[in-house]
Amino acid sequence: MTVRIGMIGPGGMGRAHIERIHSVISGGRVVAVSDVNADNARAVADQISGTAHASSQELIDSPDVDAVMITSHGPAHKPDVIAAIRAGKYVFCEKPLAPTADECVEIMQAEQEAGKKLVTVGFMRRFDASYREMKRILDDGEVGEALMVHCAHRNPTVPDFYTWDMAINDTAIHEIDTMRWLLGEEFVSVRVDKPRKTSLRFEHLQDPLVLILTTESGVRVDDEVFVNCQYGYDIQCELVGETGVVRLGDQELVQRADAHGRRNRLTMDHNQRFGAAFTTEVQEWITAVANDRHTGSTSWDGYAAAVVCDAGVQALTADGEVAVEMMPKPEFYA
Ligand SMILES: NC(=O)c1ccc[n+]([C@@H]2O[C@H](COP(=O)([O-])OP(=O)(O)OC[C@H]3O[C@@H](n4cnc5c(N)ncnc54)[C@H](O)[C@@H]3O)[C@@H](O)[C@H]2O)c1
Ligand SMILES: O[C@H]1[C@H](O)[C@@H](O)[C@H](O)[C@@H](O)[C@H]1O
Repeated sequence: MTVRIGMIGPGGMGRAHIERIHSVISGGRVVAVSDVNADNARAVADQISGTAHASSQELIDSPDVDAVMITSHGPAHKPDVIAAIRAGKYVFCEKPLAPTADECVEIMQAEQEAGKKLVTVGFMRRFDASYREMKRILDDGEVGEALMVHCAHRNPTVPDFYTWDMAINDTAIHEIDTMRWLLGEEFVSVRVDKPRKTSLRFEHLQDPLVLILTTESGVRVDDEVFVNCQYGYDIQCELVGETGVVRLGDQELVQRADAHGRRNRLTMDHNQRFGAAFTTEVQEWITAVANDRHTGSTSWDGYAAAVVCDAGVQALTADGEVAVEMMPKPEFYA
């Protein structure tokens, strides 16, 4: 069976997903698209010999669409995720599930009313081979109990629609989700430190910033978010345990040595750095949909990350620590 996918918002991320679905991934095909930018929808539909729908709802309701991928901007996600749930269709939604926890609660309510887990959130780092090896080392007790994690999330630059809160709910959300998964526990508080700002940022941004997060057991996670670092897409992670340290390796498989020194090429964007992780993530989703199964991060994971982001956004505009107030996990997501 080929899973016929309808994609809402085929911009940069969506087109990259189409490319991998139609080249390296098996079992699926993007057959329909919709976009608030109708010209974009038409252009992508022509490229894939598919259908351009006039609205998200029309695409979701189409009998030719088995499952839905949402790759529009975060603030647009919620109504389309809920419409896909109500249509009984599996839906893969790029992160963030929604920019605020309240919106994620509405999605969880709709999913529980449907009585079936249908939503997968695109937290692709969980599929990255290096992060998975870090998790195996931690889970096998090879560095003892985790005490601290030092993260850095650097982008060369960001687009002009990137708002001040996105440093937390669009960028740091990756570390927030990955650390919940790596450490297997929730965060209880967050603080934001605000260093000297780079002159190369948009005026409205605090860039860089450092999130200081604390988990239930007291593990301290710091996350440097620097989205106008100019030089590369640089993702760092070092976990300090009781008996050892484990850190993400270099991004490239080869290291060059010559008269200029010993060095690696740096990746410049998420598709280069996490290309293999995206492929595994989307392949697993398509295979699961074909077998009428849920896979990957749930709406609960989308909610849990959003609660921490809400507290982080609050901490960005305040001084001091903000508590993370998370609802009890519904049995449905156990
Ligand atoms: N996992 C990752 O590392 C990663 C990387 C990049 C982007 N993303 C996520 O993917 C999503 C899209 O990001 P992007 O960089 O591709 O943005 P983009 O601007 O390139 O594309 C977004 C597309 O959505 C369309 N759109 C906006 N609002 C819409 C609506 N209400 N209905 C239908 N279409 C709508 C836009 O016209 C555009 O074509 C975001 O949620 C972003 O956080 C994730
Ligand atoms: O939407 C993008 C994407 O999630 C990237 O992986 C991240 O590095 C960027 O900061 C973010 O804006």
